[in-house]
Amino acid sequence: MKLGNILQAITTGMVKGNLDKEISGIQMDSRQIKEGDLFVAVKGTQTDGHAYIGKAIEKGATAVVCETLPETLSETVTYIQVNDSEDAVGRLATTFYGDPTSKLDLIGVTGTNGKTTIATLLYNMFRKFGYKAGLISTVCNYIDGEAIPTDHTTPDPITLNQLLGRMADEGCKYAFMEVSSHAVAQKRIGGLKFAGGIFTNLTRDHLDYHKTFENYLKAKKAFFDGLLKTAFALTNADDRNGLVMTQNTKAKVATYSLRSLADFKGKVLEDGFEGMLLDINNREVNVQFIGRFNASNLLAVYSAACLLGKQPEDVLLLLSTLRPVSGRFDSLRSTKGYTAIVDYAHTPDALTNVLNTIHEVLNGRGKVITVVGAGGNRDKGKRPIMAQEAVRLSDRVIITSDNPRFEEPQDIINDMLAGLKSNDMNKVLSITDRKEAIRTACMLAQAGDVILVAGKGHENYQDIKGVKHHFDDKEVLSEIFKNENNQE
Ligand SMILES: CC(=O)N[C@H]1[C@@H](OP(=O)(O)OP(=O)(O)OC[C@H]2O[C@@H](n3ccc(=O)[nH]c3=O)[C@H](O)[C@@H]2O)O[C@H](CO)[C@@H](O)[C@@H]1O[C@H](C)C(=O)N[C@@H](C)C(=O)N[C@H](CCC(=O)O)C(=O)O
Ligand SMILES: Nc1ncnc2c1ncn2[C@@H]1O[C@H](COP(=O)(O)OP(=O)(O)OP(=O)(O)O)[C@@H](O)[C@H]1O
Ligand SMILES: N[C@H](CCC[C@H](N)C(=O)O)C(=O)O
Ligand SMILES: [Mg+2]
Repeated sequence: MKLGNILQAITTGMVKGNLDKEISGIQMDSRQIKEGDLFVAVKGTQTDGHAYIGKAIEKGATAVVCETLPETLSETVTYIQVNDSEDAVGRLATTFYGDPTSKLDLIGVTGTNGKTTIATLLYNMFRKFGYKAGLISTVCNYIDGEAIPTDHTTPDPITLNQLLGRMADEGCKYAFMEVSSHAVAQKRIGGLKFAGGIFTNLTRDHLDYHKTFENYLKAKKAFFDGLLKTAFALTNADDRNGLVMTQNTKAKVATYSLRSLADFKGKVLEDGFEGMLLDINNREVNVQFIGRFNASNLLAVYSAACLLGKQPEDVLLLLSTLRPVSGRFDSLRSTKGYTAIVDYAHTPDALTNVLNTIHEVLNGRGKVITVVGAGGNRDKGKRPIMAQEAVRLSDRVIITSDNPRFEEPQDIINDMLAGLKSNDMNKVLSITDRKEAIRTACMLAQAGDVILVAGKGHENYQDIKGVKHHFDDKEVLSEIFKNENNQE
């Protein structure tokens, strides 16, 4: 595509050089540059992309978008000055990749918990309706049936637009994506036209990055503020910030609720370890999910599908066929007669919800043993609260490592233990090695008990000092269960 055409997406300041050249790709990382690419210099949290303009040109960049022009300019390179290159990069990328969101309906899901669940279930449902669809999520990205691994919830703007571009080219009619608060704050979604936005809930997380809850809320709200008039803004009326999210949006607001009057109203009529019976807008439906929070997620899925023009009775039929997402309340049964549940709960609120759900279903008929840790180089404030919630709602707690990243595992465990009182310690063990921690929980469990292994869900690695070692909670449990069988 010609440089001049790509630049139509943005307002430029000073331009030096030829705009009539062909651009072969866009990059915001100098290390990814190939001959003929456009390099966008973005100020980041660790370093400033402007420092790598020279490196990008050495590697073959023929055009540079930046906020401040370098002192010495190369004759063969075109320089374009902009006020905000972070904002420009998404707009440039979406133009370069053929404006995919004008060819498909993109639905974004934001909130602290439930994004992966809702986005994935919508993707599964719309494929069952017979459409080609795409998914951008924490667990994996999909272009219809093709899986593309990811290590972000919302990818960087270039990867994101490349994925959406491929979805549009391959005839996807819908794309469902998670919109993380980091993505909104870093304008990774700049230039995208959403057909709808969904809000799940807001509780504490990521305060390492956003610093205050207020900033975290503002980042989420900015997503709804930016929606077009033609879009829908679907919000959870049960969350205390549900209506705050949509108060300044131009989009058509719709609400869902399990507790009060709303456009989409749901109720849990029965629940058990096998599933729930729900009432949705006065129609009953059996679903294969456990827990009130999943009733809320399913109600969001139902509402979004209706807002996208599907008939309520068709939506309900498909809702009853959907299955839980990997690592979200994923249960395994030991032949010793206890149940282990692997869940991605890595925030205090998610942990509380999962444990409450287990109690609702157990109904006092067994003990609850929780294995939990907290991620390194992430929000430290949530650590003591997660330990408190685990202790409050479990009979035994084993505090262990999650992804230590660049922190010392024992320091993270100590931050968690700092939230506990001395008499809490009677039911607490701390075991740094996660495999040992899970093994110990299995040794303690008796028939009828439930072990919750929280925090890592679908993850199949443990990130230690920048190296991802293979680790899979479900695999560890299956191995232990196999050995239990062999011993019998
Ligand atoms: C803290 C954070 O969010 N960082 C993200 C951010 O990077 P950054 O601002 O730190 O970038 P930087 O290292 O300072 O570099 C600045 C610029 O210089 C460029 N550079 C740098 C070095 C070089 O040699 N050449 C070069 O050109 C970089 O490519 C970048 O454009 O922008 C990058 C590109 O979009 C992201 O990949 C990166 O994600 C990091 C890896 C990360 O771990 N992010 C996590 C916290 C995150 O985003 N999580 C959310 C989900 C959270 C949730 O809801 O659960 C997510 O959406 O995944
Ligand atoms: N609606 C909800 N309310 C509260 N907790 C929930 C809800 N839905 C899911 N959870 C809990 O949060 C965990 C993560 O769920 P999910 O992966 O769907 O959320 P997410 O928003 O995508 O998280 P992330 O920010 O890590 O991508 C689940 O394992 C479950 O414990
Ligand atoms: N997307 C979240 C996932 C956290 C998962 C947990 N296992 C951890 O490593 O803290 C994050 O990057 O904060
Ligand atoms: Mg997610």
